[in-house]
Amino acid sequence: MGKIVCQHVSKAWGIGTADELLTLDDISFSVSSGEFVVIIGPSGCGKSTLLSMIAGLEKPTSGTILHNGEPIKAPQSDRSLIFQQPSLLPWLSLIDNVAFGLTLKGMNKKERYQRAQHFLSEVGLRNFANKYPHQLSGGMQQRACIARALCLGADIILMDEPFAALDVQTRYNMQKFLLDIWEGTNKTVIFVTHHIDEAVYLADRVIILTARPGRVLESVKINMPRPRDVISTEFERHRAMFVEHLRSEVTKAFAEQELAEMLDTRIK
Ligand SMILES: Nc1ncnc2c1ncn2[C@@H]1O[C@H](COP(=O)(O)OP(=O)(O)OP(=O)(O)O)[C@@H](O)[C@H]1O
Repeated sequence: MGKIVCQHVSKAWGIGTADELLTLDDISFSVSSGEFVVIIGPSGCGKSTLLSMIAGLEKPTSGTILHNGEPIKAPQSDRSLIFQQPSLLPWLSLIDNVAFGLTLKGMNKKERYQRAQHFLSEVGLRNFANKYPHQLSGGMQQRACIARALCLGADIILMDEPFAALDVQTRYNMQKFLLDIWEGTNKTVIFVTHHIDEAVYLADRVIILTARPGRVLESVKINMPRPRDVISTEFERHRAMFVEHLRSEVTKAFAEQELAEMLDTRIK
């Protein structure tokens, strides 16, 4: 059984209004325990919407998403969503940010701090526990978000373009760092990106969505050993295949948009 299973999932916004918009259409796929899946697709095809539904923040219009065989109905601490902008509370120190959710789990202060300190050490921030978010770089803040997810006991980490706001060097470091954490903890990761190289570098499998409404165009396993050689023929072959798929989807999306605008102008 898959860790996460999407069964014929569709999502429309504004149902019954003039702005009704079908964003995702009949999405089915399964993610195994410990798998690293990357989702790519043209802008607006519903990647973030899909992650929000897996997180339990939004509900599908039709279809079902299962976590360990149970339908997802609401957010849970064992599924953690990490965004492009680090979502730390600015008025709390790092250790308090990381320990924050543990209060709700009824853990006493000593246990909370011990656990938070352990995960801050895991992500290389042991000496920054008493700093505030604004005193850290973007990459360090994202590492703290990962520490918080691990500390809360997430076994599925959902990442929505988490490194998009970082400079290139930090992005590469964070990719390596994330793979180390993933290999060391055997978490299941579902990761959205616009960067093809990032997808090829990180993924066990890449799911490509079509232009809106997003459907599964391809699901491609990447069997290259890690760390991946970004100048190898195999890396280039995957990169070229994904670029080709995305190009044709983006071209379709533009053609549809132009047609819609043309019809709109004629109607007016
Ligand atoms: N809460 C919402 N209410 C109404 N429409 C929404 C909502 N959230 C997203 N949408 C619409 O759904 C579509 C898909 O958005 P989404 O952010 O999921 O796409 P995406 O593939 O992640 O895009 P990008 O790659 O540009 O981040 C967009 O047209 C967006 O405007």
